[in-house]
Amino acid sequence: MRRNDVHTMTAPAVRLDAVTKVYGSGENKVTALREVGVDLATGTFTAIMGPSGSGKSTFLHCAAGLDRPTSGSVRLGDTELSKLSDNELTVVRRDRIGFVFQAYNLLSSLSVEDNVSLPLRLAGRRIDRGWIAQVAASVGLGEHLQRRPAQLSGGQQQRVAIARALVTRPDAVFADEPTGALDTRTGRQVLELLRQIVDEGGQTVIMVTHDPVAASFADRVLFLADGQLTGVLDAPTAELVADRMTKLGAW
Ligand SMILES: Nc1ncnc2c1ncn2[C@@H]1O[C@H](COP(=O)(O)OP(=O)(O)OP(=O)(O)O)[C@@H](O)[C@H]1O
Repeated sequence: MRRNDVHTMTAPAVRLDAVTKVYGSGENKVTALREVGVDLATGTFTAIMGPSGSGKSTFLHCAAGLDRPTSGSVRLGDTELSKLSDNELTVVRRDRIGFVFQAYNLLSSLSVEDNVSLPLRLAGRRIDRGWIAQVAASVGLGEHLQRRPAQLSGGQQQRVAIARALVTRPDAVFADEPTGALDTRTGRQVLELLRQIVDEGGQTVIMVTHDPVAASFADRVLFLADGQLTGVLDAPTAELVADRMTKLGAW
């Protein structure tokens, strides 16, 4: 184990080992992540914070198999992602990882029910309407299964996106600024929902955010600066997170 790495004793949902990501080459070379090693424990909620350009999105993309590290390894459960072909990686992303984005990314022509079940359809898996209804109900949308996204508020649309992320019973859910487009109150409800899927559903959630209040919903905050993992804060409060961010020169 490397000295500055953050590893846990129980089997993690996701493990990054010495992950380095370099974009471009020559004069345009940017090292977005430098030897990042961390375990994301199963059944926990982790927030990723850091100044603009510190590597948060790159971290999320590498950890979620959306992008490949230049060196180092990423494991999802027992699966070493770097050993997979592009096709195998696509299947892992589709079947074992949930994604929630700032912009919801719902299909406007489909009902809530069909948006939520889409990952199962794409995987050619059987659609159990009872399970879809259960997942929709768990995010508070049980009454709205037949509505289309345009007939829902922003917060409700993000709930659909969370239900869609959960429908495959993924190993981990990755969220990129999930409250970035929402007002404070609605954003809080979405954060409470993410907290609930960890506490009651045993899910593993990893969220990039700029907001110390959002980060305070997590069990642990990882701080990135200049592509390096520079700190960890357990049981965060918004004040402690803001204080660390100030020390990182984030604002
Ligand atoms: N596709 C790319 N090609 C070249 N450089 C990139 C690419 N993506 C990111 N970078 C660079 O890598 C570094 C880290 O970017 P990243 O988007 O991961 O940071 P971030 O912390 O998510 O930033 P922000 O908070 O502004 O979204 C930055 O210097 C960025 O300019």
